[in-house]
Parts: sequence; C-alpha cells; structure tokens
Amino acid sequence: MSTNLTVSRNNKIVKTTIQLTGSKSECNRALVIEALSKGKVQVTNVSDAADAMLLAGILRGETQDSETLASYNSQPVTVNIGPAGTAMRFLTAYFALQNGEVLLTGTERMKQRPIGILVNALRELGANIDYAENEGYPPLHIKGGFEQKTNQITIKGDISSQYITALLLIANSLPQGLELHIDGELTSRPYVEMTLSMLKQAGIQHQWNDNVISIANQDFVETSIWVEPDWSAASYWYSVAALADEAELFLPGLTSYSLQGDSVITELMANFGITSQFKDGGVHLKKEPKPVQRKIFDLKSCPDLAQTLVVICAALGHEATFTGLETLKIKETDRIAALQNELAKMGVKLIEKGQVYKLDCSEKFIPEKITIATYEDHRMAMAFAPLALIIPQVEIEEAMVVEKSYPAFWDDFKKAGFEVVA
Ligand SMILES: O=C(O)C1=C[C@@H](OP(=O)(O)O)[C@@H](O)[C@H](O)C1
Ligand SMILES: C=C(OP(=O)(O)O)C(=O)O
Repeated sequence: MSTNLTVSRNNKIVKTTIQLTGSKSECNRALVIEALSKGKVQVTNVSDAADAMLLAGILRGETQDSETLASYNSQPVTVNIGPAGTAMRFLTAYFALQNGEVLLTGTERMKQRPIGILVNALRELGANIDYAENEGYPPLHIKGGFEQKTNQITIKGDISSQYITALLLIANSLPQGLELHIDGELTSRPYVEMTLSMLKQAGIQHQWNDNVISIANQDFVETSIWVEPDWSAASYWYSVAALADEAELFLPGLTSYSLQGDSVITELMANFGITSQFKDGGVHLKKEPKPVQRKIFDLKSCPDLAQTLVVICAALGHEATFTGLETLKIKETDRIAALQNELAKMGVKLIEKGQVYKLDCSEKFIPEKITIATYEDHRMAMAFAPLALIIPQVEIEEAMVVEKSYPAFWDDFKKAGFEVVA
C-alpha cells in the first residue's frame, strides 16, 4: 500500500469507454441477502471492490476465517473486516443472528467509527454483543443466536443509514419481524430505499409509513440479483469530463433507473455542462461548456459524491456552498479535514460555518506539482486524480487505496490517456 503515483497528461481531450465494476453498496446488500436466504438468492456481477470481495469471502465461506466459521461453536472466531464500514455494520446484525461466537474487528480507523446506535438497537432486540475495547466502537464480541424480546425499535436516523440497513436486512429473518421507528431526520435516505428495493427483489415485502418501516417475518423467494455498475465510481469520470476541454465518455451498464442514489451525479453535473445520454446499454457523457450557475449543493442524500463535487468546484474556481456534509467526519477519514488540508495546497479554503460549508477560491493558484495525501480514503485519491487535467503533475500518496471500491481505477486512468507513473 505504499506506492505513490504521479498522474499527468498532455492533451485535454478525453474520449474513451470505461467498464466500471459492480456497485459496492448493492453488492454488500446482495451478499447478505444471499447468505440469509440459504441458497434461494444468488448474486451475479459481484463487485471487484475490495470491501465487497472481503464480505463475499466471509459470507460465502471462501476465506480461511469462514472455513473456521463453519465449524465454530465454542470459541470466538476473529473476523477482520479491514476498512469496510458498511460490511462492519451489516455483519454486526448478521452475526448477532447466527449461532456461534465472533470477534468482529477492523482497521485502527474502524475502531474509531461509531457503532453504538446499532449495537443498542440489536441489544434491545435481544442480541448479545459486548465491546472488546472501547464502549460504542469496534471490535465487537458477538455471541450469536438470541431470543427476540421485542419487534419495536427506535433508532436515530441522522448519524448513518448503514445502521438502519443492517437491521432491515435481518428483519424478515427475525421470528417477530421488525417495526423500525426512525428518530430525527434520515440521512443518506437513498441507501435505505436501495435496501428495501433489493429485499423486494428477493421477495421481502415492507411498509414504510412516515418514519416507521415494518417488515414481517417472511421467506425469501428464489431469485438472482444482478449488481449494477457503481455510480459513485462513475462520478470520477464526470469529474474528468468537467475538467477536460473536450470529453466523450461511455460507461456501459449504467441505467437511469438505478437503485443507487449516487446516480444523481447526472443531475449535479448537468450544472457543469456534462450531458448524460442513456443509450447503447449505458450512459454517454459529453461536455458542452457553459458557465456554472448553481451555487448551493445539498449532499445529504449522496455523501459519497461530496469529495468529487468539492474538488471539481475548487478546480474550476466555482465558489459553491455545500450542505448535508455532517456524516463525512466519521467515514474512512474525517473527510472535511482531509479536503481542507489538501485543497489548501492550491490555495482553496473550505470554510465551515455551522452546517454550511463554503468554498473560498480567492487565493487559488495552480502549482506545477501537487502532492495529495489520501488518509486511507479511496475517495480522496479518486476525487483529486482528475486535477491532472489542470495541474501538470498530481502525485497521489498511497495510491492503491482505491482498491476499496474501484481496484481498476489507475488502469482505467491510463486507458483514458493519463500518464500514471510510480
Ligand atoms: O449503505 C451503504 O451502502 C452506504 C451508505 C452511506 O453511509 P452513511 O449512511 O453512513 O452515510 C455511504 O456513505 C456508504 O459509502 C455506503
Ligand atoms: C463511506 C464509505 O464506505 P464505508 O462506510 O463502507 O467504509 C465510502 O465508500 O465512501
């Protein structure tokens, strides 16, 4: 993981076709549904994202850990989920339901990403979960298999939607089902909608009235779930298009009726003159230069697009205001601090005023070379790499961090005509 890569490019005309890997989010859900369905549901087009591959290994019995898991009953087996936050949250609920004992752990950063809201909800249901180190954070000691005490749970909605998805994914397997009351505003709402849509594909019905989602105990049906290419990954190609002089890109497999909320990138980037045309079984991006008018972007429903969008605006000197960024501080890194540090290297400030963030480009400059730290965050690497269209040399530290969600990122960058050297 210690490779730095330097990205550069001579011309600013980008024309290529990029086949993106499967969505990390869709794949993570599909894998949990597959595991809970006991053979009824099968996942196709499994994502290459390292996080999804790791989860697949654990749930499908393809890793050593899982071989041990199959035979565990008396002593806890350690399951290390690395930096995969979504998988950490989903597995917490999953293992609470399975018989046997597990110590669920991850990277040092994972041990700083809060999970108490989910653990409390599972404990209320009857689950046996203890904190192995710090209260409220992984690693978790889970003694699986429990008698359900209640089917009514209230959970905070504004910290992470992943807690809610984790509970919804096991809801139909609970003997009494689940009635989930969401307290406060629901953040990252499209991810909860994605969960419910995918459960529906697998035969699981739900009701969602106001802030209450109910799922009765019911069986999965036989089906196959196809994972769509990753729209969050597509966002970096929208960024390339926005910073190029001319761009014509084709991303096969993406549809306008995606389950992924990040497909909103098509609307967001229309503001920057990037058109998205759905034909030939994918999306065609084209740049039609126009002045950017939109000044305010609310990203509460699509937090994973935040870095992409903030960096595009900084690169273009577009002094936009951003809201809905509250959850960024507990992701792979504190993404607000990471953005502030790295944008400062080109004189751009991201100023926090309560819940509103404003870009100040008044002292922006274009250096000959910029070196971007990535903070173990794949999205830092991928959001800053397109700067090579305006800065002669962009060095990305620890560049293989992209593997978390988009392992072919650098190969695709080369394919698109960027020079990428170690
Ligand atoms: O459920 C999911 O697949 C995800 C939900 C989002 O997290 P939050 O709900 O914590 O914002 C998102 O940032 C993450 O990358 C994937
Ligand atoms: C936040 C992310 O992932 P996770 O929470 O699954 O680590 C992400 O991919 O941007």
